[in-house]
Amino acid sequence: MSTRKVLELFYDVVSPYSWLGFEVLLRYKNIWNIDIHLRPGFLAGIISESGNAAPALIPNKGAYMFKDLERMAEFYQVPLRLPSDFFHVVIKKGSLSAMRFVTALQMSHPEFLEGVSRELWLRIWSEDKDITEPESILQAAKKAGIPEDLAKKLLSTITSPEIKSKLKENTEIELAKSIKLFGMPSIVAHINDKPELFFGTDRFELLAHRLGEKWLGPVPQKSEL
Ligand SMILES: N[C@@H](CCC(=O)N[C@@H](CS)C(=O)NCC(=O)O)C(=O)O
Repeated sequence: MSTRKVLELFYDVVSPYSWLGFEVLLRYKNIWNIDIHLRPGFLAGIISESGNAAPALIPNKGAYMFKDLERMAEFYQVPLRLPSDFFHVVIKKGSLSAMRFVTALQMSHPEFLEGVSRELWLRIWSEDKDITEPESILQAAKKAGIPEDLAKKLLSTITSPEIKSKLKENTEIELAKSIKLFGMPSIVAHINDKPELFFGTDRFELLAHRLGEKWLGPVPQKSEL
């Protein structure tokens, strides 16, 4: 029987901290004795369902977050840059269509999940590019190596009831009942058959301790980004 521990990473590409958490966790894929399950979700849904508020909408928290992200990006070696119009891009435009596309991939072609998520983060959180238009999503898919026909076919399904309910179920329905998510990134570590929630990218040291693994900092091996 495998002794590898399972970690689930709940994320949304609209969440910059999720990108930092995603890259760091993946750097540990072959260092820690873990299996990582990527769980795309919808941050705005979690925030509202849990009665939370978007941190950027609380002025002092928002100002702190912008500075914190700048420092964290440098420390974590992820090329994250704030979009030129944060509120328009992040709060108004959001990520619903992009996350529905990522969900469609999770359901039928999970092998592309990692690559397309990274490409969407690069667009919105590094290159100041759109992620809401079909053409933008197709560009990210292309960079992730998804054949054009497949990307177009999946894109045509993103407003289907199956995809919509899978994205909802991923984060808002099932989890709200047992694992009480309130933001992202959320890592659920299955330790001794029990799920434990770790919120944010600043809990890796604690996570390592609970897993019985060593925390070697955010860049345990040369970053390819
Ligand atoms: N301290 C955390 C902050 C993470 C964070 O602010 N995540 C946002 C989304 S990008 C969120 O969901 N916030 C909810 C909250 O702070 O309650 C970290 O370092 O990762």
